[in-house]
Amino acid sequence: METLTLSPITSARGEVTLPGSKSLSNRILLLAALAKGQTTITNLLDSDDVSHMLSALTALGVNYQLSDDKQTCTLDGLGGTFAIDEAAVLYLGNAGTAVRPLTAALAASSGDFTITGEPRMYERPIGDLIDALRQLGADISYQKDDGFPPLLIKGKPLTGGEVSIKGNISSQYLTALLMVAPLFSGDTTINVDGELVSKPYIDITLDTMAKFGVSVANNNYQSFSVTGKQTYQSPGEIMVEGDASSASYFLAAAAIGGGPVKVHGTGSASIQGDAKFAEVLKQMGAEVTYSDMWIEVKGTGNLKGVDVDLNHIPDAAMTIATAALFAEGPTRIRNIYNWRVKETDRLAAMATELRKVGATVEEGDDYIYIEPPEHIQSAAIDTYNDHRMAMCFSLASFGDAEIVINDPKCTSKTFPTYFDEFARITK
Ligand SMILES: O=C(O)C1=C[C@@H](OP(=O)(O)O)[C@@H](O)[C@H](O)C1
Ligand SMILES: C=C(OP(=O)(O)O)C(=O)O
Repeated sequence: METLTLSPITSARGEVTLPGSKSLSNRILLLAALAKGQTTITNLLDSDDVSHMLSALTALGVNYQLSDDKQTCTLDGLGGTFAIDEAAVLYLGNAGTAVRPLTAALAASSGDFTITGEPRMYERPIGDLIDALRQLGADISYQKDDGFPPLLIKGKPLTGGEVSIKGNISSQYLTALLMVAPLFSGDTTINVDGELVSKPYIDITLDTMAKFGVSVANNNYQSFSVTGKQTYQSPGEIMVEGDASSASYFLAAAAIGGGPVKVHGTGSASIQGDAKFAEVLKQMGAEVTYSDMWIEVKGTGNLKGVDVDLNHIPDAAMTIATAALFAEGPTRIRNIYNWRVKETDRLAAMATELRKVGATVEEGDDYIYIEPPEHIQSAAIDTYNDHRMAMCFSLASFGDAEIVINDPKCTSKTFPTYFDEFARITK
């Protein structure tokens, strides 16, 4: 296994141009494929999750051209759902933003489709989405364990109607249903059953749909009304915002290592919920300045622990867990049960690795409590094929000890060049 040794660092300073947002890249690619007209997408993310979506679109008969740097994509929309003659097998790695939305889109398309992925994808639940699609008449069967991929989808036109969906495990199920609903032949009312987690991702979905000409009536995130028999319309050209979750590591580095660090590509005008991550750093004592599309953080030399509900920013929340190593006093991150069903069981993984560097940690069912150590201990950090574990633990090198990151290339899921950028702004 490859490893990366990070020598102790003391400061972070500089500017970072963020790669495109994963959440936006995969939503825009799918809607561009379903839309009428040609779309040119700029600042597309070049990473594993996006290349899985692109290969799926190729297998589904979508024509597109990618620039040499893979950041510009010109795509000819189908003007409706997918239609293939021969059964297709789509390998989607561990990309939730490909698996969930494509499952819904294919259920309403023509053809037989099998969705496969990495072993971890077969442990990530999808039953709540399948239950909802089945209420609408979709023909989807589990190929291994009930409630999990791989899936066999026998696509057919769907008529819409009233449907309820659970939102307490992943917002991606609701996102998937919302994106396909305009293509049903009739109108649809989606009722969210119980709590809805990761709410700001629904705003990303609705905003992206609106850019492709479809509006949805949102009744306080409890129910959504979508008119059927619509066609997404290409906006012509569309730029992907910088990834706000990827920004979190650089901004936290500034809060710990003094800064200033400015990230370009997300800011106060951003549609991504993770742009609010900087507010947590502010609460911890950092100085934060925003413009529409950049964020700058300076450390004040006085970072304090916080007790926060971060259900709205589950990905960036992981960065607070490692930033907490450098705060005065303990930090508690609450309402993050669904960390357990992401790239790995992130509550267990985070607790184990934080303990390795010397923190005292309590792992709750849906929270993590972290008491920072007096001194960070040198450790080899296991990353569990989880890009965010690798990126978060780069921050541990602000202690006075060497940190080894096992399998650093797992950042390729969303940020292949992460460690180069981190090295560039730290010393
Ligand atoms: O819709 C999206 O783009 C995402 C939603 C979130 O997942 P959950 O809704 O499962 O929390 C987030 O963790 C994931 O990285 C991306
Ligand atoms: C949870 C994540 O990914 P996915 O889109 O696969 O759910 C993530 O990127 O942290």
